[in-house]
Amino acid sequence: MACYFSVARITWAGRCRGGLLPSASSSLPLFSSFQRTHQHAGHRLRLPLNLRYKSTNNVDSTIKSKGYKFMTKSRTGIGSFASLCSHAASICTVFAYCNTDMFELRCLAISSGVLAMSFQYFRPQPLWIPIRWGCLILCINGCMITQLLIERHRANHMPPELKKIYDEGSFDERGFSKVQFMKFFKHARRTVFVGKEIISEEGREMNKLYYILDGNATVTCKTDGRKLATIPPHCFIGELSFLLHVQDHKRNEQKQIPLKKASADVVAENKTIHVLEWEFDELRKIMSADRDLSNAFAIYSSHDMRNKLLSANTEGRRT
Ligand SMILES: Nc1ncnc2c1ncn2[C@@H]1O[C@@H]2COP(=O)(O)O[C@H]2[C@H]1O
Repeated sequence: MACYFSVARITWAGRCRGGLLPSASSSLPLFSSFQRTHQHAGHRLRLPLNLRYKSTNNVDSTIKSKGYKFMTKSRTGIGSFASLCSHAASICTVFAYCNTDMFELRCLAISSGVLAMSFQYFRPQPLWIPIRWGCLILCINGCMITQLLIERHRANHMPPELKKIYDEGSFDERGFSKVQFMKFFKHARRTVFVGKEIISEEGREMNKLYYILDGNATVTCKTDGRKLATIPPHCFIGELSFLLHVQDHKRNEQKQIPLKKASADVVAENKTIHVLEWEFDELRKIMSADRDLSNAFAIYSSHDMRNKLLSANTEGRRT
């Protein structure tokens, strides 16, 4: 027993000199763990058997005579490394909180986690509970980062057909990142309309959004059949009904929302026009789960409507 307290006293002295954890409560668990072992410079050293069961005076004199200097040395080196990790972890967390990019934020969170775990491990007595939780959180963050990296890789290596749509449709300039574009177009289906085929009829419920890949569509006046505008490739048809549908759904989430009616007659102008189509409900669900994608679509649509308005003005001047 006396031996235990002697070792604890030596440890305590060493710690105080090193300026480490001067609280009595934090040193208490070490009294038992130091019965047989002693930590120095990151290594656990076994206390020689002959020292374990000797009286206090004996232990002190043996330590001096055998030159066990490490037992009275401070642990400044290891302590400063642990506290360095702790400071670095907090700095990473501060930067993570200030960051809005999901990828950078997760990278910083991982760095902060690793450093915090290093602190927990290298402190005089490792704390295994936060280390184990840290491992779990690290794994989750690792999986999410991998998913983000895969998404980015796929977006940067999109098929040539999609790349052509992305470039020619000016998606980059109009608010769509490549990742958002891929998410959006992943759900599209290809369709063909033959010449004079009706795409939308004024007053009839719209349930699909179209994006023209090639060929033109004509917007006509229902009453006198007058041509109002031409919709060229890389424009949407049905975006007005879709935006209203999304807005109504946001207002009354619980209720069954009736579909919106098309604002004009639109027919295929050429022999065939190739389009991509999306079901309103499917697209609405994708967008409600991804606000950035929803905003990107709203920005793209505003550019689209501007072009349509300008084209309608030109047609109006001609007639
Ligand atoms: N004047 C116009 N110029 C170009 N496109 C139009 C015009 N009026 C309506 N449209 C398009 O035709 C679509 C008919 O259905 P929406 O009202 O949902 O969305 C409409 C627009 O996409």
